[in-house]
Amino acid sequence: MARHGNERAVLREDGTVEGTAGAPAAVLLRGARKTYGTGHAEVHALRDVDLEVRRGEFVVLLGPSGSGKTTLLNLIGGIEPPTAGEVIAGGRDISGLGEDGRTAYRRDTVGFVFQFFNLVPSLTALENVRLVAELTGRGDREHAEKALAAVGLAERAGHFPAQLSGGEQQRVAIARAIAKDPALLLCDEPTGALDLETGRGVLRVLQDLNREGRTVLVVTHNAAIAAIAHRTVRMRSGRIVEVTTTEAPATADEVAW
Ligand SMILES: Nc1ncnc2c1ncn2[C@@H]1O[C@H](COP(=O)(O)OP(=O)(O)OP(=O)(O)O)[C@@H](O)[C@H]1O
Repeated sequence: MARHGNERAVLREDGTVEGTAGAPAAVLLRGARKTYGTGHAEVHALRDVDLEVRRGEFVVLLGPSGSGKTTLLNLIGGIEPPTAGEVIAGGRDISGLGEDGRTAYRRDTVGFVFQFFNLVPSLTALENVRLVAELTGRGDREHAEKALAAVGLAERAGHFPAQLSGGEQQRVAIARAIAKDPALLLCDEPTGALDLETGRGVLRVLQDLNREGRTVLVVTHNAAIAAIAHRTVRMRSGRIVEVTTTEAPATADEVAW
């Protein structure tokens, strides 16, 4: 990936970013650094990371445990600020935002999917999806129903999480993430708790959402998942060590682990 020294990223009028490749960027990191603790307890979770993700791209972040994948996703998702460097996402520079600014950015721009679905057990699938729409003020009942339909669960709207399989619960979590129509879908080990067949079902949904134009980033230990990505970013010790492009990504059904 080309480094551009101190050159600043250019924000376009339509809110997209002129990235290093000249195409609109959904995410742009320049010299992004995250250090936890101080002195002897200092941990360099990310060391001067440069990364550009184009709009509509499907990117998989791979790397061993502790290599900085989740930290990178957290910076892009506005969960944490960088210690240094620039993070531009959703058409704005989010590096300098405070807690309130990051909360607003997350609410307006990002859908998160985690390994353990985090559904509210006492709410039905539809209520779980609607909850986020209500809390964020983005999306309504109709959006929630559409989102459940998009993940193939329209028929299960009235079921509680305990009445759904792991794969179905994760699809509800994806519906919840997309109900507010986020520009970015960030997934941390979305198939980590699932077996191959249900995991494939989740990947199929993510791939479909990406084909509709959503930008998707998936963090995983599972190298097999890289087959469905446009690009694979490999991390080690807080650095990006390799970026590979897949000319003809596989379909989710072709993935095996
Ligand atoms: N809040 C924190 N305080 C201190 N150190 C942290 C914190 N969060 C992460 N780290 C450290 O930063 C490094 C990167 O962690 P990170 O969770 O990003 O790695 P990862 O590649 O996602 O790992 P895994 O695959 O195990 O989830 C690790 O050494 C971790 O211990």
